[in-house]
Amino acid sequence: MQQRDLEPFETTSADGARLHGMRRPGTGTPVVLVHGVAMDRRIWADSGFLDAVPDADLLALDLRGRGASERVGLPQRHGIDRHVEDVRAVMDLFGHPEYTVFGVYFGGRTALRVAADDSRVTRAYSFCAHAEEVELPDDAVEQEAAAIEAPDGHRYLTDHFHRVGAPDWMVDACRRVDLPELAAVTRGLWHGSARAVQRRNPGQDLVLITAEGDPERDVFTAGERRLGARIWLVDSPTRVRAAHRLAEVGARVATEAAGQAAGTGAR
Ligand SMILES: CC(C)[C@@H]1NC(=O)[C@@H]2CCCN2C(=O)C/N=C(\N[C@H](C(=O)N[C@@H](Cc2ccccc2)C(=O)N[C@H](CC(=O)O)C2=N[C@H](C(=O)O)CS2)C(C)C)[C@H](C(C)C)NC1=O
Repeated sequence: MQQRDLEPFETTSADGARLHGMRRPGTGTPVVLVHGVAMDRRIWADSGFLDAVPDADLLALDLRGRGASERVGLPQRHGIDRHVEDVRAVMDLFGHPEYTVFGVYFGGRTALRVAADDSRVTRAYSFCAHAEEVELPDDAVEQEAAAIEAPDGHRYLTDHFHRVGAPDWMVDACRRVDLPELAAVTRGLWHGSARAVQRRNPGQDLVLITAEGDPERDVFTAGERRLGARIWLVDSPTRVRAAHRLAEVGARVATEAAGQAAGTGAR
């Protein structure tokens, strides 16, 4: 966030977790920004997304256990329903009738779940996470949590993201995350994150975004059919490398928000 016009906020999630965030005042429907698993709210400035959306009213929270928000410790307090409650607590705090929610990776899956649970969401964008059921590979998830808990847990993540060509802002974000909490978030995936996301509110505009080269592109188009979602493809060989395009995607979000304000909103 540009330092000049940031307004910190605090609120409490449904289970009592204290959440911190930043508002950058603007115009139009407020946009709640939801970061991914190994991240915090600083990614929005670091990725250039904020500069790409100069006019919107942006609400960027730190999800529980990340950034300045409360460490909750237990995997069952990191289930996707708790992430949904974190986002809804921010919407409650600002009291607007309508919101757009934009999430990246697991934050995108969370954004789709918030839309399903809350009709205040009129538009939801999921950057590089689809809405279909996933097979959680139990050994891989536990191995990943154990690798993260190890003394060099940050290296496990930063080595991986370097290897797969992630942008610096994503590698830097990993280094900021509290490792015991991140291991709990990883194990928290077992609590509800595997099931498909449903559309429960007919009027919502749902947008799924992935890489042209994503081998799982057909899973995203399944969401297009099943949910009546729109699909955006970014010019990138993989979902992780699509993170280099996050600012570009922000510019498209800004265009849609402007169009909506002018009454010619893309539907
Ligand atoms: C390889 C490794 C560094 C990476 N670990 C992460 O990165 C973060 C940090 C630690 C836990 N992490 C997860 O993600 C959980 N671990 C995984 N989950 C898969 C996955 O698909 N996850 C989705 C989100 C999601 C979740 C549940 C249900 C649906 C969607 C996802 O978005 N992953 C992308 C990578 C990609 O799209 O290829 C990223 N997520 C990062 C983030 O959210 O910060 C930024 S990149 C399967 C098994 C669900 C796999 C698996 C090997 C265990 N490990 C990873 O993926």
